[in-house]
Formats: sequence, C-alpha cells, structure tokens
Amino acid sequence: MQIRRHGRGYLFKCAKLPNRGTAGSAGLDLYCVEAAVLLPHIVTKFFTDIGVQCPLGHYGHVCPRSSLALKGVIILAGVIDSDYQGSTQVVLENTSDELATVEKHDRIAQLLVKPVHMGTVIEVPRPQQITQRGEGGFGSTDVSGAKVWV
Ligand SMILES: O=c1ccn([C@H]2C[C@H](O)[C@@H](COP(=O)(O)OP(=O)(O)OP(=O)(O)O)O2)c(=O)[nH]1
Repeated sequence: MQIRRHGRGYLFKCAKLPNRGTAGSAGLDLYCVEAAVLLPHIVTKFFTDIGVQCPLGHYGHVCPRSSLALKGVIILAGVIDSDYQGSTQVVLENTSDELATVEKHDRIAQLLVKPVHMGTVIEVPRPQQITQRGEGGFGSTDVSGAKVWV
C-alpha cells in the first residue's frame, strides 16, 4: 500500500505517516496535524494530510480507537475508495457532554485496509438461490418468532 504526504499549504510537511502500534496491530494509526477542540455533540472533520492509495479491490476503513471511543469520541463516515487521491479525512463526533481536545500528532483513528467485492450490478427478477432465512430479519430468529423448518 502506498502512502504519501498530501495536504494544505505548509501543513502537509508536518503530517505524520500512519503506522502500526505493534507488529500485530490490524490498523494503521492515523495522526492529526493540528490541535483542536471538539465541542460536545458536534461533528468535526480532521485532515490527516496523508494520501492513501489502497490496492484495487480494497478500501480503507477509518475505524475508531477504543481509547477515544471510551471518552465518547466516535468516528462517522470512514470509507476510503481505492481511486481517492485526496487527503484522508477523519470525521469525529464528540457524543459526550464535555469538551474534548486533540493535540497535534495525536492518534485520532486507525485505518484498516480491507478487501471489497467490486462486482458489477445486474438486475434480476428474483433471488437466484432460496435461503432458509428468506426475507426474515430484525429479530426473526428470536426463539419465539423462529421459523421451524422440517
Ligand atoms: O471518513 C471519510 C470518508 C470519506 N473520505 C474521502 C475518501 C472517499 O473515497 C471520499 C468519498 O467518500 P464517500 O464516497 O463516503 O462520499 P460521498 O458523500 O458519497 O461523496 P462522493 O460523491 O465524493 O463519493 O471521501 C475520507 O477521507 N474520510
């Protein structure tokens, strides 16, 4: 996977490249370039000033860090297409009632690179296989409502 500094004015020079906290970490930590205050219940977009080039057939998934999630700071959006060439941005929402702060070069998210099905879309009149679930969902397999197949 290719990564480059890519940003706004001089800021991209300060961008910190994503890296793994440990050799076994699934996610690459993403760093913010500037300090910021996250107001309670407000959504804020952060530039990482990093361009990520995911291999074709893969996408980047911007995922939360558990330490921030515990403080009520969660991630919204988060799909990085393999053909996107801009700076990876992180959309954070402070769901708590308190101010939250991030400092320059804080880790604000982690990026997982995942395979994704890239098939073309074709219209069909009905599902091509019959499944046990059928159209059941939203609790259809709860004990009381389970279908019984004999
Ligand atoms: O958390 C995110 C979500 C998206 N993006 C970038 C990469 C992604 O490839 C692009 C478009 O994202 P998405 O497809 O979710 O946006 P859209 O609202 O559908 O707009 P578009 O018309 O640009 O696809 O924006 C980010 O940097 N961070």
